[in-house]
Amino acid sequence: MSVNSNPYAPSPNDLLSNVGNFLLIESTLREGEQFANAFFSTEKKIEIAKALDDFGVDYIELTSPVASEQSRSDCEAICKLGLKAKILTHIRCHMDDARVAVETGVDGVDVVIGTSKFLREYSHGKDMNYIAKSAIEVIEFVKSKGLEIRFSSEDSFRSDIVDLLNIYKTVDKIGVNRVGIADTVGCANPRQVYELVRTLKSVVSCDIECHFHDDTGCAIGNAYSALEAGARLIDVSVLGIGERNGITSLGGLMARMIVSAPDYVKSKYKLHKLRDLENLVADAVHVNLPFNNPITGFCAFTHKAGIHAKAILANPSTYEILNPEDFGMKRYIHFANRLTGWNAIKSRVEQLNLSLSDDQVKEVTSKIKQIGDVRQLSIEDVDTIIKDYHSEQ
Ligand SMILES: CC(=O)SCCNC(=O)CCNC(=O)[C@H](O)C(C)(C)COP(=O)(O)OP(=O)(O)OC[C@H]1O[C@@H](n2cnc3c(N)ncnc32)[C@H](O)[C@@H]1OP(=O)(O)O
Ligand SMILES: O=C(O)CCC(=O)C(=O)O
Ligand SMILES: [Zn+2]
Repeated sequence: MSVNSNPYAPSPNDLLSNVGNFLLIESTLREGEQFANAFFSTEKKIEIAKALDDFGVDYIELTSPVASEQSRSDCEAICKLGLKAKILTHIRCHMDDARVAVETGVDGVDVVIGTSKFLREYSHGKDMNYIAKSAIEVIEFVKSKGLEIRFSSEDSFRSDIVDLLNIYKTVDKIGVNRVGIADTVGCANPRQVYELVRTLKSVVSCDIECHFHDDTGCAIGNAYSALEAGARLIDVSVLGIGERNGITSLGGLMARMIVSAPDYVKSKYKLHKLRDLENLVADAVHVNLPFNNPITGFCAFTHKAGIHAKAILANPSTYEILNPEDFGMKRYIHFANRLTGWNAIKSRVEQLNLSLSDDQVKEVTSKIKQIGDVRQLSIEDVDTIIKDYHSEQ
Protein backbone atom coordinates (compact mmCIF):
# COMPACT_ATOMS: atom_id res chain seq x y z
CA MET A 1 0.00 0.00 0.00
CA SER A 2 1.55 3.33 -0.96
CA VAL A 3 1.70 6.05 1.67
CA ASN A 4 -0.73 8.24 -0.26
CA SER A 5 -3.42 5.59 -0.39
CA ASN A 6 -2.94 4.50 3.23
CA PRO A 7 -5.94 5.71 5.25
CA TYR A 8 -3.95 5.30 8.49
CA ALA A 9 -1.06 7.51 7.41
CA PRO A 10 -0.97 11.13 8.50
CA SER A 11 -2.59 13.47 6.04
CA PRO A 12 -0.03 15.34 3.89
CA ASN A 13 -1.63 18.53 5.22
CA ASP A 14 -0.76 17.53 8.75
CA LEU A 15 2.42 19.53 8.96
CA LEU A 16 3.05 18.90 12.65
CA SER A 17 3.00 15.12 12.42
CA ASN A 18 6.10 13.03 13.10
CA VAL A 19 4.24 9.76 12.64
CA GLY A 20 6.51 8.90 9.72
CA ASN A 21 9.64 10.34 11.26
CA PHE A 22 9.93 9.29 14.90
CA LEU A 23 12.82 8.09 17.06
CA LEU A 24 12.81 5.56 19.88
CA ILE A 25 14.37 6.04 23.29
CA GLU A 26 14.54 2.48 24.55
CA SER A 27 14.34 2.40 28.31
CA THR A 28 14.25 -1.32 29.21
CA LEU A 29 17.56 -0.80 31.01
CA ARG A 30 16.25 2.24 32.95
CA GLU A 31 12.45 2.34 33.28
CA GLY A 32 12.42 -1.43 32.74
CA GLU A 33 14.77 -1.95 35.67
CA GLN A 34 12.07 -0.29 37.78
CA PHE A 35 9.72 -3.23 36.98
CA ALA A 36 9.04 -5.20 40.14
CA ASN A 37 10.65 -8.42 38.85
CA ALA A 38 13.69 -6.88 37.21
CA PHE A 39 17.22 -7.66 38.25
CA PHE A 40 19.68 -7.46 35.39
CA SER A 41 23.21 -8.76 35.85
CA THR A 42 25.96 -6.94 33.96
CA GLU A 43 26.05 -9.74 31.37
CA LYS A 44 22.28 -9.60 30.90
CA LYS A 45 22.35 -5.81 30.50
CA ILE A 46 25.01 -6.16 27.83
CA GLU A 47 23.05 -8.88 26.05
CA ILE A 48 19.89 -6.76 26.12
CA ALA A 49 21.72 -3.60 25.01
CA LYS A 50 23.23 -5.46 22.04
CA ALA A 51 19.85 -6.92 21.09
CA LEU A 52 18.19 -3.51 21.28
CA ASP A 53 20.95 -2.03 19.15
CA ASP A 54 20.57 -4.80 16.63
CA PHE A 55 16.83 -4.21 16.50
CA GLY A 56 17.61 -0.62 15.52
CA VAL A 57 16.53 1.60 18.40
CA ASP A 58 17.92 5.11 18.25
CA TYR A 59 18.79 5.59 21.93
CA ILE A 60 19.31 3.24 24.85
CA GLU A 61 18.57 4.80 28.23
CA LEU A 62 20.35 3.39 31.29
CA THR A 63 19.68 3.59 35.01
CA SER A 64 21.23 6.47 36.88
CA PRO A 65 24.88 5.85 37.74
CA VAL A 66 24.22 7.16 41.24
CA ALA A 67 21.69 4.38 41.92
CA SER A 68 24.50 2.03 42.95
CA GLU A 69 28.16 1.33 42.29
CA GLN A 70 27.22 -1.56 39.97
CA SER A 71 24.79 0.68 38.07
CA ARG A 72 27.64 3.12 37.46
CA SER A 73 30.10 0.51 36.26
CA ASP A 74 27.45 -1.23 34.10
CA CYS A 75 26.75 2.12 32.48
CA GLU A 76 30.46 2.52 31.70
CA ALA A 77 30.62 -1.03 30.33
CA ILE A 78 27.69 -0.46 27.97
CA CYS A 79 29.18 2.82 26.76
CA LYS A 80 32.32 0.92 25.80
CA LEU A 81 30.45 -1.57 23.58
CA GLY A 82 30.59 0.79 20.61
CA LEU A 83 26.91 0.33 19.74
CA LYS A 84 25.26 2.29 16.94
CA ALA A 85 22.50 3.49 19.31
CA LYS A 86 23.35 6.53 21.41
CA ILE A 87 23.66 5.75 25.09
CA LEU A 88 21.88 7.91 27.64
CA THR A 89 21.67 7.87 31.36
CA HIS A 90 18.79 9.23 33.43
CA ILE A 91 19.40 11.42 36.46
CA ARG A 92 17.76 13.75 38.93
CA CYS A 93 18.11 17.45 38.31
CA HIS A 94 21.04 17.80 40.64
CA MET A 95 24.73 18.58 40.16
CA ASP A 96 25.77 15.61 42.33
CA ASP A 97 24.13 13.25 39.83
CA ALA A 98 25.26 15.22 36.77
CA ARG A 99 28.94 15.14 37.83
CA VAL A 100 28.85 11.35 38.01
CA ALA A 101 26.81 10.94 34.80
CA VAL A 102 29.18 12.89 32.55
CA GLU A 103 32.10 10.70 33.61
CA THR A 104 30.48 7.42 32.51
CA GLY A 105 31.08 7.80 28.78
CA VAL A 106 27.43 8.30 27.81
CA ASP A 107 26.43 10.24 24.69
CA GLY A 108 23.76 12.13 26.53
CA VAL A 109 22.03 12.76 29.82
CA ASP A 110 18.28 12.74 30.48
CA VAL A 111 17.46 15.01 33.39
CA VAL A 112 14.12 14.91 35.17
CA ILE A 113 12.43 16.75 37.99
CA GLY A 114 8.87 16.70 39.26
CA THR A 115 6.86 19.84 38.52
CA SER A 116 3.41 18.85 39.81
CA LYS A 117 2.20 20.09 43.16
CA PHE A 118 2.26 16.51 44.45
CA LEU A 119 5.90 15.99 43.63
CA ARG A 120 7.03 19.49 44.56
CA GLU A 121 5.45 19.01 47.95
CA TYR A 122 6.08 15.33 48.70
CA SER A 123 9.05 14.26 46.53
CA HIS A 124 11.80 16.86 46.36
CA GLY A 125 10.14 19.79 48.13
CA LYS A 126 11.46 22.47 45.74
CA ASP A 127 9.58 25.38 44.14
CA MET A 128 9.59 26.35 40.46
CA ASN A 129 12.30 29.00 40.96
CA TYR A 130 14.62 26.45 42.49
CA ILE A 131 13.78 23.96 39.72
CA ALA A 132 14.64 26.53 37.03
CA LYS A 133 17.90 27.46 38.78
CA SER A 134 19.08 23.89 39.20
CA ALA A 135 17.96 22.96 35.68
CA ILE A 136 20.06 25.76 34.21
CA GLU A 137 23.09 24.75 36.25
CA VAL A 138 22.83 21.05 35.31
CA ILE A 139 22.07 21.70 31.64
CA GLU A 140 24.96 24.13 31.21
CA PHE A 141 27.31 21.73 32.94
CA VAL A 142 26.32 18.73 30.78
CA LYS A 143 26.50 20.84 27.62
CA SER A 144 29.95 22.06 28.60
CA LYS A 145 31.07 18.42 28.44
CA GLY A 146 29.84 18.18 24.84
CA LEU A 147 27.03 15.74 25.67
CA GLU A 148 23.42 15.71 24.57
CA ILE A 149 21.03 16.93 27.21
CA ARG A 150 17.32 16.48 27.69
CA PHE A 151 15.23 18.21 30.35
CA SER A 152 11.97 16.60 31.40
CA SER A 153 9.23 17.55 33.81
CA GLU A 154 8.03 14.58 35.80
CA ASP A 155 4.23 14.31 36.21
CA SER A 156 3.72 16.85 33.44
CA PHE A 157 -0.02 16.27 33.09
CA ARG A 158 -0.69 17.20 36.71
CA SER A 159 1.56 20.25 36.53
CA ASP A 160 0.43 23.83 36.09
CA ILE A 161 0.54 24.67 32.38
CA VAL A 162 2.07 28.11 32.97
CA ASP A 163 4.82 26.60 35.15
CA LEU A 164 5.45 23.97 32.49
CA LEU A 165 5.69 26.32 29.54
CA ASN A 166 7.92 28.69 31.51
CA ILE A 167 10.42 26.02 32.47
CA TYR A 168 10.45 24.51 28.98
CA LYS A 169 11.01 27.97 27.44
CA THR A 170 13.88 28.58 29.84
CA VAL A 171 15.66 25.33 29.07
CA ASP A 172 15.02 25.63 25.33
CA LYS A 173 16.64 29.06 25.35
CA ILE A 174 19.82 27.70 26.92
CA GLY A 175 20.05 25.00 24.27
CA VAL A 176 18.73 21.62 25.43
CA ASN A 177 18.58 19.01 22.67
CA ARG A 178 15.15 17.88 23.77
CA VAL A 179 12.46 18.58 26.29
CA GLY A 180 10.44 15.72 27.73
CA ILE A 181 6.84 15.40 28.77
CA ALA A 182 6.13 12.56 31.18
CA ASP A 183 2.77 11.05 32.06
CA THR A 184 4.25 9.61 35.21
CA VAL A 185 1.01 8.30 36.70
CA GLY A 186 -0.68 7.30 33.43
CA CYS A 187 -3.52 9.78 33.83
CA ALA A 188 -3.45 11.45 30.40
CA ASN A 189 -5.71 10.67 27.45
CA PRO A 190 -4.80 11.03 23.76
CA ARG A 191 -6.66 14.31 23.34
CA GLN A 192 -4.91 15.91 26.31
CA VAL A 193 -1.59 14.65 24.97
CA TYR A 194 -2.26 16.14 21.56
CA GLU A 195 -3.12 19.49 23.07
CA LEU A 196 -0.13 19.66 25.42
CA VAL A 197 2.38 18.62 22.76
CA ARG A 198 0.92 21.05 20.23
CA THR A 199 1.04 23.89 22.74
CA LEU A 200 4.60 23.03 23.73
CA LYS A 201 5.59 22.81 20.08
CA SER A 202 4.60 26.45 19.67
CA VAL A 203 6.91 27.62 22.46
CA VAL A 204 10.10 25.57 22.03
CA SER A 205 12.35 25.04 19.04
CA CYS A 206 14.02 21.82 20.26
CA ASP A 207 12.68 18.29 19.80
CA ILE A 208 9.97 16.94 22.10
CA GLU A 209 10.21 13.53 23.76
CA CYS A 210 7.28 11.81 25.47
CA HIS A 211 7.01 9.16 28.16
CA PHE A 212 3.70 7.47 28.93
CA HIS A 213 2.74 5.13 31.73
CA ASP A 214 -0.01 2.61 31.10
CA ASP A 215 -2.03 2.71 34.32
CA THR A 216 -5.21 3.56 32.41
CA GLY A 217 -4.37 1.69 29.23
CA CYS A 218 -3.50 4.68 27.05
CA ALA A 219 0.29 4.36 26.73
CA ILE A 220 0.37 3.36 23.07
CA GLY A 221 -2.51 5.62 22.04
CA ASN A 222 -0.93 8.54 23.85
CA ALA A 223 2.40 7.92 22.13
CA TYR A 224 0.68 7.98 18.76
CA SER A 225 -1.16 11.16 19.63
CA ALA A 226 2.07 12.79 20.74
CA LEU A 227 3.68 11.99 17.38
CA GLU A 228 0.66 13.34 15.53
CA ALA A 229 1.05 16.59 17.47
CA GLY A 230 4.74 16.87 16.59
CA ALA A 231 6.66 15.05 19.31
CA ARG A 232 9.71 13.39 17.75
CA LEU A 233 10.83 10.82 20.33
CA ILE A 234 8.92 8.19 22.29
CA ASP A 235 10.18 6.32 25.34
CA VAL A 236 9.49 2.60 25.15
CA SER A 237 10.56 -0.58 26.89
CA VAL A 238 10.41 -4.20 25.81
CA LEU A 239 6.97 -5.57 26.82
CA GLY A 240 6.37 -2.14 28.38
CA ILE A 241 8.10 -3.13 31.62
CA GLY A 242 8.56 -0.34 34.15
CA GLU A 243 7.23 1.05 37.42
CA ARG A 244 3.81 -0.43 38.29
CA ASN A 245 2.33 -1.79 35.04
CA GLY A 246 4.88 0.03 32.92
CA ILE A 247 5.02 2.25 29.85
CA THR A 248 4.49 2.20 26.07
CA SER A 249 5.75 -1.17 24.84
CA LEU A 250 8.22 -1.37 21.99
CA GLY A 251 6.26 -4.14 20.25
CA GLY A 252 2.91 -2.44 20.76
CA LEU A 253 4.22 0.80 19.34
CA MET A 254 5.73 -1.06 16.37
CA ALA A 255 2.30 -2.59 15.70
CA ARG A 256 0.67 0.83 15.76
CA MET A 257 3.35 2.55 13.70
CA ILE A 258 3.70 -0.06 10.95
CA VAL A 259 0.07 0.54 10.09
CA SER A 260 0.56 4.29 9.78
CA ALA A 261 4.13 4.49 8.49
CA PRO A 262 4.94 1.08 6.97
CA ASP A 263 7.90 2.07 4.83
CA TYR A 264 9.57 4.03 7.61
CA VAL A 265 9.09 1.29 10.22
CA LYS A 266 10.17 -1.56 7.95
CA SER A 267 13.26 0.26 6.74
CA LYS A 268 14.40 1.33 10.20
CA TYR A 269 13.69 -1.56 12.57
CA LYS A 270 14.52 -5.28 12.27
CA LEU A 271 11.00 -6.43 13.00
CA HIS A 272 11.87 -10.12 12.63
CA LYS A 273 13.98 -9.76 15.77
CA LEU A 274 11.12 -8.53 17.94
CA ARG A 275 10.09 -11.96 19.19
CA ASP A 276 13.60 -12.95 20.24
CA LEU A 277 14.09 -9.58 21.91
CA GLU A 278 10.83 -9.95 23.84
CA ASN A 279 11.69 -13.51 24.86
CA LEU A 280 15.12 -12.38 26.03
CA VAL A 281 13.62 -9.73 28.30
CA ALA A 282 10.67 -11.88 29.38
CA ASP A 283 13.10 -14.61 30.50
CA ALA A 284 15.32 -12.08 32.25
CA VAL A 285 12.41 -10.76 34.33
CA HIS A 286 10.70 -14.16 34.76
CA VAL A 287 7.44 -13.49 32.94
CA ASN A 288 5.75 -15.10 29.94
CA LEU A 289 4.85 -13.12 26.86
CA PRO A 290 1.28 -11.93 27.49
CA PHE A 291 -1.24 -14.04 25.49
CA ASN A 292 -2.69 -10.87 24.01
CA ASN A 293 0.60 -9.15 23.30
CA PRO A 294 0.50 -7.22 20.01
CA ILE A 295 2.33 -9.18 17.29
CA THR A 296 3.93 -11.90 19.44
CA GLY A 297 1.09 -12.97 21.74
CA PHE A 298 0.37 -16.65 21.01
CA CYS A 299 -2.99 -15.84 19.43
CA ALA A 300 -2.08 -12.53 17.73
CA PHE A 301 -2.54 -14.07 14.29
CA THR A 302 -4.96 -16.89 15.19
CA HIS A 303 -8.42 -16.83 13.60
CA LYS A 304 -11.13 -18.97 15.13
CA ALA A 305 -14.75 -18.21 14.28
CA GLY A 306 -15.99 -19.74 11.02
CA ILE A 307 -16.96 -16.38 9.51
CA HIS A 308 -13.45 -15.05 10.14
CA ALA A 309 -11.73 -18.22 8.95
CA LYS A 310 -13.61 -18.28 5.66
CA ALA A 311 -12.74 -14.69 4.82
CA ILE A 312 -9.13 -15.00 6.01
CA LEU A 313 -8.64 -18.01 3.76
CA ALA A 314 -9.95 -15.93 0.84
CA ASN A 315 -7.93 -12.79 1.70
CA PRO A 316 -6.01 -12.23 4.97
CA SER A 317 -6.65 -8.48 4.84
CA THR A 318 -10.28 -9.14 5.74
CA TYR A 319 -9.41 -9.65 9.39
CA GLU A 320 -5.76 -8.67 9.68
CA ILE A 321 -4.40 -5.14 9.78
CA LEU A 322 -0.89 -6.47 10.42
CA ASN A 323 0.88 -8.92 8.15
CA PRO A 324 2.45 -11.64 10.33
CA GLU A 325 5.23 -12.14 7.76
CA ASP A 326 6.51 -8.62 8.45
CA PHE A 327 7.48 -9.90 11.91
CA GLY A 328 8.50 -13.42 10.96
CA MET A 329 5.25 -14.71 12.43
CA LYS A 330 2.68 -17.11 10.98
CA ARG A 331 -1.08 -16.94 10.70
CA TYR A 332 -3.11 -19.84 12.09
CA ILE A 333 -6.69 -20.98 11.54
CA HIS A 334 -8.08 -22.56 14.70
CA PHE A 335 -10.57 -25.06 13.33
CA ALA A 336 -10.90 -27.51 16.23
CA ASN A 337 -13.89 -25.95 17.94
CA ARG A 338 -17.65 -25.60 17.64
CA LEU A 339 -17.43 -22.11 16.16
CA THR A 340 -15.73 -23.48 13.08
CA GLY A 341 -17.34 -23.50 9.63
CA TRP A 342 -17.22 -25.72 6.58
CA ASN A 343 -14.72 -23.47 4.79
CA ALA A 344 -12.15 -23.91 7.57
CA ILE A 345 -12.79 -27.66 7.67
CA LYS A 346 -12.47 -27.85 3.88
CA SER A 347 -9.07 -26.22 4.20
CA ARG A 348 -8.10 -28.82 6.83
CA VAL A 349 -9.33 -31.65 4.60
CA GLU A 350 -7.06 -30.33 1.87
CA GLN A 351 -4.14 -30.07 4.28
CA LEU A 352 -4.73 -33.74 5.13
CA ASN A 353 -4.59 -34.49 1.42
CA LEU A 354 -8.08 -35.97 1.43
CA SER A 355 -10.84 -35.42 -1.05
CA LEU A 356 -14.44 -34.67 -0.05
CA SER A 357 -17.23 -32.87 -1.87
CA ASP A 358 -18.54 -29.61 -0.40
CA ASP A 359 -21.67 -31.39 0.82
CA GLN A 360 -19.53 -34.03 2.52
CA VAL A 361 -17.40 -31.33 4.15
CA LYS A 362 -20.57 -29.68 5.43
CA GLU A 363 -21.72 -33.01 6.88
CA VAL A 364 -18.45 -33.70 8.64
CA THR A 365 -18.42 -30.09 9.92
CA SER A 366 -21.73 -30.69 11.62
CA LYS A 367 -20.33 -33.84 13.28
CA ILE A 368 -17.36 -31.79 14.54
CA LYS A 369 -19.74 -29.19 15.94
CA GLN A 370 -21.82 -31.86 17.72
CA ILE A 371 -18.77 -33.14 19.54
CA GLY A 372 -17.47 -29.61 20.03
CA ASP A 373 -20.69 -28.86 21.90
CA VAL A 374 -19.85 -31.51 24.47
CA ARG A 375 -16.16 -30.94 25.06
CA GLN A 376 -13.06 -29.05 24.01
CA LEU A 377 -11.62 -30.45 20.78
CA SER A 378 -8.01 -30.97 19.86
CA ILE A 379 -6.59 -30.95 16.35
CA GLU A 380 -6.13 -34.72 16.66
CA ASP A 381 -9.83 -35.14 17.53
CA VAL A 382 -10.90 -33.23 14.45
CA ASP A 383 -8.43 -35.00 12.19
CA THR A 384 -9.73 -38.36 13.45
CA ILE A 385 -13.36 -37.34 12.81
CA ILE A 386 -12.43 -36.22 9.29
CA LYS A 387 -10.41 -39.34 8.52
CA ASP A 388 -13.10 -41.69 9.89
CA TYR A 389 -15.75 -39.87 7.89
CA HIS A 390 -13.58 -40.02 4.78
CA SER A 391 -12.97 -43.75 5.09
CA GLU A 392 -16.73 -44.39 5.51
CA GLN A 393 -17.47 -42.74 2.14
C1 LIG B 1 9.45 8.82 37.64
C2 LIG B 1 10.79 8.12 37.62
O1 LIG B 1 10.80 6.99 37.33
S1 LIG B 1 12.14 9.03 37.92
C3 LIG B 1 13.47 7.86 37.92
C4 LIG B 1 13.49 7.06 39.13
N1 LIG B 1 14.78 6.47 39.25
C5 LIG B 1 15.37 6.24 40.39
O2 LIG B 1 14.81 6.47 41.45
C6 LIG B 1 16.76 5.66 40.29
C7 LIG B 1 17.06 4.75 41.46
N2 LIG B 1 17.05 5.52 42.67
C8 LIG B 1 17.98 5.40 43.64
O3 LIG B 1 18.88 4.59 43.56
C9 LIG B 1 17.87 6.34 44.80
O4 LIG B 1 16.53 6.79 44.90
C10 LIG B 1 18.83 7.58 44.64
C11 LIG B 1 20.25 7.08 44.70
C12 LIG B 1 18.57 8.31 43.33
C13 LIG B 1 18.58 8.53 45.80
O5 LIG B 1 18.68 7.81 46.98
P1 LIG B 1 18.54 8.47 48.41
O6 LIG B 1 19.47 9.62 48.51
O7 LIG B 1 18.67 7.38 49.39
O8 LIG B 1 17.06 9.16 48.44
P2 LIG B 1 15.64 8.52 48.32
O9 LIG B 1 15.60 7.55 47.21
O10 LIG B 1 15.16 8.00 49.62
O11 LIG B 1 14.76 9.80 47.97
C14 LIG B 1 14.85 10.48 46.77
C15 LIG B 1 15.68 11.73 46.95
O12 LIG B 1 15.85 12.40 45.70
C16 LIG B 1 15.30 13.73 45.76
N3 LIG B 1 14.72 13.95 44.46
C17 LIG B 1 13.67 13.27 43.93
N4 LIG B 1 13.49 13.66 42.67
C18 LIG B 1 14.45 14.57 42.39
C19 LIG B 1 14.77 15.28 41.22
N5 LIG B 1 14.10 15.05 40.11
N6 LIG B 1 15.79 16.13 41.26
C20 LIG B 1 16.51 16.30 42.40
N7 LIG B 1 16.25 15.61 43.53
C21 LIG B 1 15.23 14.77 43.53
C22 LIG B 1 14.31 13.69 46.91
O13 LIG B 1 14.13 14.96 47.46
C23 LIG B 1 15.00 12.72 47.87
O14 LIG B 1 16.02 13.38 48.54
P3 LIG B 1 16.03 13.54 50.16
O15 LIG B 1 15.26 12.43 50.77
O16 LIG B 1 17.47 13.51 50.51
O17 LIG B 1 15.34 14.82 50.33
O1 LIG C 1 12.49 11.32 32.42
C1 LIG C 1 11.36 11.25 32.00
O2 LIG C 1 10.95 11.94 31.07
C2 LIG C 1 10.39 10.29 32.59
C3 LIG C 1 10.71 9.85 33.97
C4 LIG C 1 9.76 8.78 34.36
O3 LIG C 1 10.07 7.61 34.29
C5 LIG C 1 8.39 9.15 34.65
O4 LIG C 1 8.12 10.32 34.90
O5 LIG C 1 7.55 8.23 34.68
ZN1 LIG D 1 8.37 6.35 33.90
